[in-house]
Formats: sequence, C-alpha cells, structure tokens
Amino acid sequence: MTLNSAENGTAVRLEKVSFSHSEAPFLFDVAFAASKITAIMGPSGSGKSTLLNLVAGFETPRSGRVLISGADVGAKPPSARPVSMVFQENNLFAHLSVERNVGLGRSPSLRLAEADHVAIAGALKRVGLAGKEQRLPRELSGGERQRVALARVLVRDRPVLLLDEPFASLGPALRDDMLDLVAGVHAERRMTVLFVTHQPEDAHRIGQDMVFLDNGAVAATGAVADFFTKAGPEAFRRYIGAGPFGQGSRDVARKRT
Ligand SMILES: Nc1ncnc2c1ncn2[C@@H]1O[C@H](COP(=O)(O)OP(=O)(O)OP(=O)(O)O)[C@@H](O)[C@H]1O
Repeated sequence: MTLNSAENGTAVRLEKVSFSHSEAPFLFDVAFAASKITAIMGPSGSGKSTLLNLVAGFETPRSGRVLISGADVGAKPPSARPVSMVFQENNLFAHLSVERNVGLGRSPSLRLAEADHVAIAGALKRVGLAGKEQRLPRELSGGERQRVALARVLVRDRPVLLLDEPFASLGPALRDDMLDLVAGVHAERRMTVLFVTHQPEDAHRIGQDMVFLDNGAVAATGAVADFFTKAGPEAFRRYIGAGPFGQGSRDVARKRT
C-alpha cells in the first residue's frame, strides 16, 4: 500500500531561523508535528505572522533552514511550497467570482479542466457555499468570504495549512462555526495546520499543540490542554490574564470532552 503525503504527515521545522525586519531580531527554532493543529499564540509583535511568512516563503531567513517534510524549502518561491495560507482578510480577488477565486487554487491562470470544475463544485459544497458560485466577494458576508478561502485551500490540496487569524473579525458564534469547519476539514485531510490566534478559546477549541511566542522567539511549547492548567507556562498565563480561559480551571477541561 502506498501512503500519500497527508497520510504520512508533513512535519514543519524551523531550524535556527534568524530574521529581522529592521532592528527587531527573530530567532525561531521549533518543530510543528505532522498532521496536527498547532495554535500559535503570543503578544502583539511577538512574531506570529513573521513565522508563518517564513514558512510560506513571503520572508527569507537571514540564516537557518525551513524544512517541510524534511526537505529544505529555502530556495522555493511561495507558489512552489507545499503550503496554503489564509489571512484575516484580503484573501480574494474582488473582480473574480467565487468560483474563479476558488479555481485559482487549482490553476493560477484559471485554465480549468472538467475535473477542476468538479473539484471546485465539491469544495464549495463542502464549505456550505453551493449556489453562490457566481457571486463577487463584495456580495458575500465576511464569514462567507472566509469559506471561499477555505474552499480554495481544499482544491489546492497542499499538506500544510497556515492560518493567520482567519476568523478574528467574525462574531463568536460564527467563529465557532468556522473553527468547526476547519476541524472537520482537518479530520478529513490531516493537513499540518499552523493556526495563529489571539483567542485562547479558539486555540482550545481546535488546537492540539501550542507554540507560544514572546519577543521574537519561542517561549514555550506543549499540548494545548497543558497550557490551560494551573501548571501551564507562567508567561502564557500572564498573556491570557483572568477570565474563563485564564484560571486553569477544571471547567475548561470539562468543556473539551
Ligand atoms: N514588513 C515589516 N517591516 C518592518 N517591520 C515589520 C514588518 N512586519 C512586521 N514588522 C515588525 O515585526 C514585529 C513582529 O511582527 P508580526 O506581525 O510578526 O507580529 P505578530 O505577533 O503577528 O503581531 P500581531 O499579533 O499584532 O499580529 C513587529 O514589531 C512588527 O512591527
């Protein structure tokens, strides 16, 4: 039996990756487990987006290596990396229909064969947008636009998914729906997901592992569940503060089950 890459799992590793925008230095040395959802949290400016951009290839390390499935992807442009990315907004081209925006995940020149159209229709159905294929992004709600971005991820079918606060501008109930959609897609495809969020409840809802950044470096790593106990890392507890997710209470553990 041959296993495809998703079944093998695709680990992501930043090996002593240094980088600097201007004066602020970053040094990332961290591994993301294959086929898991890892939440990436940390104070504003700690380097979460920068880390994702290094994996995606939008930023180039000054030194160190980015490894995906053990292969150094440093020389590859973003389009050649086995990665998809969803941002908080501006994922879509305003002048293209929903169907064509999704089609870009299949072919950047939108030369689409019959099989591509079938895949696009299937992806739009999976994210709950069947019937809205011909709409423009401005004719959709914020949540629907993010569903289009997820449909594009599905047709692009890369083993690594980078999510940079994709649902931060959505209300709580809708955010939960979208997170459950991501968790459902992850259960089907088993991508390796790096999920940047400021919301502890979002990390808790779908995250399995946690990478906590502080000041341009990894401050703590571990299982998400362990971060939300009283024994969780001190810097993390300071960051999330008081509130239902800041008390390390057993209520949180109960909610999960
Ligand atoms: N293109 C850029 N040019 C110069 N500095 C930048 C650039 N992008 C980010 N920075 C700086 O690098 C630091 C880290 O930014 P980054 O966006 O990675 O942080 P973050 O943890 O994602 O923050 P936030 O939670 O606010 O989104 C910040 O101090 C930011 O001002």
